[in-house]
Amino acid sequence: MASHVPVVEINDVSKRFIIRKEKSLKERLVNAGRSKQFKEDFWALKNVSLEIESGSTIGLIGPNGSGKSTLLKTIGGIIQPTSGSVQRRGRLAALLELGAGFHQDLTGRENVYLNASILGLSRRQTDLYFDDIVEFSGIKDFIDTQVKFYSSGMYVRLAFAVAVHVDPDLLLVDEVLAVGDEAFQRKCLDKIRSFQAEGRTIVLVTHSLGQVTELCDRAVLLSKGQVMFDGVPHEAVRDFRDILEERRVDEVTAKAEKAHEPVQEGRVVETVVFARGREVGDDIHPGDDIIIRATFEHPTGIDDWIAAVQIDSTMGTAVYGTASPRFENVHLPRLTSPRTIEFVIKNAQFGTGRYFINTSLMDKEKRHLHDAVQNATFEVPYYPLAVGVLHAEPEMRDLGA
Ligand SMILES: Nc1ncnc2c1ncn2[C@@H]1O[C@H](COP(=O)(O)OP(=O)(O)OP(=O)(O)O)[C@@H](O)[C@H]1O
Repeated sequence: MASHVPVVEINDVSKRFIIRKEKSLKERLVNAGRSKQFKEDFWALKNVSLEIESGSTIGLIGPNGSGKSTLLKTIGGIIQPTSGSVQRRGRLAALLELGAGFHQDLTGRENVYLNASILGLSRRQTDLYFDDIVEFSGIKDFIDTQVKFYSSGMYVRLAFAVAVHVDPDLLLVDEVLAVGDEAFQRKCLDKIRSFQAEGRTIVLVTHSLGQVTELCDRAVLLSKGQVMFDGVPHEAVRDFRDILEERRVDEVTAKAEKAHEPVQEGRVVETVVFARGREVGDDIHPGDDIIIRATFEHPTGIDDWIAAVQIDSTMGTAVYGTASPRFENVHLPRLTSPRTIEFVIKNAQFGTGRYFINTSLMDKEKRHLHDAVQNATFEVPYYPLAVGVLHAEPEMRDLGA
């Protein structure tokens, strides 16, 4: 459990990178002396302040380019902040970029000794750990091979094995673990769990939101170099999904606007979704009847038209879909002026998360006349016993030894 001793104190840290805009060497030469015009400041971190308490496991999450790796490297002292300060206590082990800290021309064995000495271990101490490190890495047969011949998975195996055997107080892990195969990833996660039990402090950057809620006791959400949320992992994950969704909706809207053509062939006017007995915009709970109400129109009129809805998860995966021809008892008359129809999904069992509804108007040949992408959305609130798009009421029994 986390005690109240900060292992890392990050005070108002900002990091600026200078981005060069020249594209070729020729352009650089031509622009020599006027280089200022072709440089741009880019703030990868903006006024980040965090205290990391001893014994905590923190997940850094955020969209691509939001500054996660930069923050981790700043904590690790690999890069210096442009302003602000970072203070760290205790022994650090860091798994940042792939191959960082490894010498290409040295063998795995030599690199283990080199790495361990950089991390503060004497040769004798490393001798003691060496067999365990090699055993953990699972690459015994290649330990006397130069690491330049290693695959990325082999690199990570050895680097992680060293990092976890040098008795660190603080372990920093960037996304590199994803490079290892599944069995090795599991082994790493087990190791991280035993580190937690031993009261060590871990900061990890990950795109696996499941890992964050399962493993971390705190999550920090970054967006455009700023801390957007700092607290309970599942809340950070929810806010992160919102950011991703906003971006996705913006992209979809921008694309739709770009390709905008006057609607000749009818359209989806609007879609609303709500649970029976509740308002549009209220959370939807497992067991609710979900009502999707969609309005369509056609300027010149169309017979035998088809209305279809599809529910997507935030990952863009279709979770459920249905269309009017499946309902033989309902005959849709010729569509001209706006007409609203309703689909009811009884006793719906969606898992925690946000969902989007795409509504389509099709002709009888199933040609899409208009797809209203992400036309409505709903949220199923957090529920702690499971993850995934399916809700179920789990039970667990101990069947004994
Ligand atoms: N050395 C550098 N020079 C210039 N820009 C950099 C440098 N390192 C990082 N950046 C920029 O800083 C921003 C943040 O990068 P960072 O790698 O920290 O993001 P991230 O959140 O870890 O992203 P990802 O999820 O894609 O790994 C990016 O826009 C990146 O291009």
